[in-house]
Amino acid sequence: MRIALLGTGALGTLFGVRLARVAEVWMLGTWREALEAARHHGLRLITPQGEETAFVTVAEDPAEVPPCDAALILVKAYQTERAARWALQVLKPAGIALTLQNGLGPYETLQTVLGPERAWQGVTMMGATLEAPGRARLGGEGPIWLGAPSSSRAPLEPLLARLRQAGFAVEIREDLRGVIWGKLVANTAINPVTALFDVPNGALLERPTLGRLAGAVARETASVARAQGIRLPFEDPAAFVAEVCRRTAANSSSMRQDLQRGRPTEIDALNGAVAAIGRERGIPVPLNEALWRAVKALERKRVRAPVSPPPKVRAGEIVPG
Ligand SMILES: NC(=O)C1=CN([C@@H]2O[C@H](COP(=O)(O)OP(=O)(O)OC[C@H]3O[C@@H](n4cnc5c(N)ncnc54)[C@H](OP(=O)(O)O)[C@@H]3O)[C@@H](O)[C@H]2O)C=CC1
Ligand SMILES: CC(C)(CO)C(=O)C(=O)O
Repeated sequence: MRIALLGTGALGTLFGVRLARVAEVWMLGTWREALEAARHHGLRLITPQGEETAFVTVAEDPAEVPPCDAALILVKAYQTERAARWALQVLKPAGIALTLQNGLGPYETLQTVLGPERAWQGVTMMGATLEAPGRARLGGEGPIWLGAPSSSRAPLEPLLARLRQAGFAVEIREDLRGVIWGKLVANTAINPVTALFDVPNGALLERPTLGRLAGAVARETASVARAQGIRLPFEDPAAFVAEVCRRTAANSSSMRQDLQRGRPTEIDALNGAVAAIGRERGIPVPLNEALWRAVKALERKRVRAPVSPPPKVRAGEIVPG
């Protein structure tokens, strides 16, 4: 089976290392330093057991990639449209794409570009952090939940089998919405607050004002979910967020890391999207709206223009380091 990984970051590296054991993997992206690192030194994943290295084939031009059976979309939400178009270009006519991205919008974009029958969505509770181009640290194991009704799951089965063979704990959910919105409650509460106040997740437990703010955002996001008839996997959104902060106390949230690196954030697909749904449905969303605007303002100050690119990477032969 030939799998295209659209994404050269933390998740791309994690999935590349594990899937290379069981499939022919092509990694496509625009981040040349990561592609260069993967090409010369392999993709590297640091786990509690040590460091795993795997070689995949890399490309920055989808025209160089042979027809693939499946594509994994592992870019940030704002990069989805380009990644989806690349997936369309590299997939066989019956090939499928699966997004494991956070936030609202990426799956819909994938459906628009590929057609609903070829676009699949999942949620992963695994964590990975970038340490360097082509090198990620596993933050934690966890399931991958896939929304795949049994009536239409057949096209997804070969990819599911490879993911399981590669060691991923894949579980099927008939209805993913509760899981998606459950994660959204945590991300809309923790990510912008930790990014704006430049603190690790654990600070929301230690600083009562920040904790109360995150709890109030969690309740607001949960109210938008419930107004849509979505059953969340917890009763108390603020207690759930506090529990996530306890489990990830030492973590720097992905949004805080993005701003520290001068990279755009996923705020539009998180608080921006929740605020838009709230406004449409007449549900008060002042906190999501305010955090969205505040992070956008900080992004405008912090996000750097792309730095000059290193030499172009050619697809093809794998060159071990
Ligand atoms: N990391 C995690 O633990 C988890 C992440 N997710 C979600 O998965 C998606 C991907 O996340 P993640 O892999 O963490 O994202 P990263 O920020 O690590 O990478 C995303 C993309 O950003 C580009 N990129 C990253 N760093 C640089 C850089 N320094 N210079 C230039 N380009 C860069 C690459 O684009 P290109 O592909 O064009 O080369 C890369 O594919 C997101 O939606 C996230 O919310 C979900 C669960 C867990
Ligand atoms: C749950 C949390 C907040 C952990 O850091 C996360 O998913 C993120 O940082 O994006």
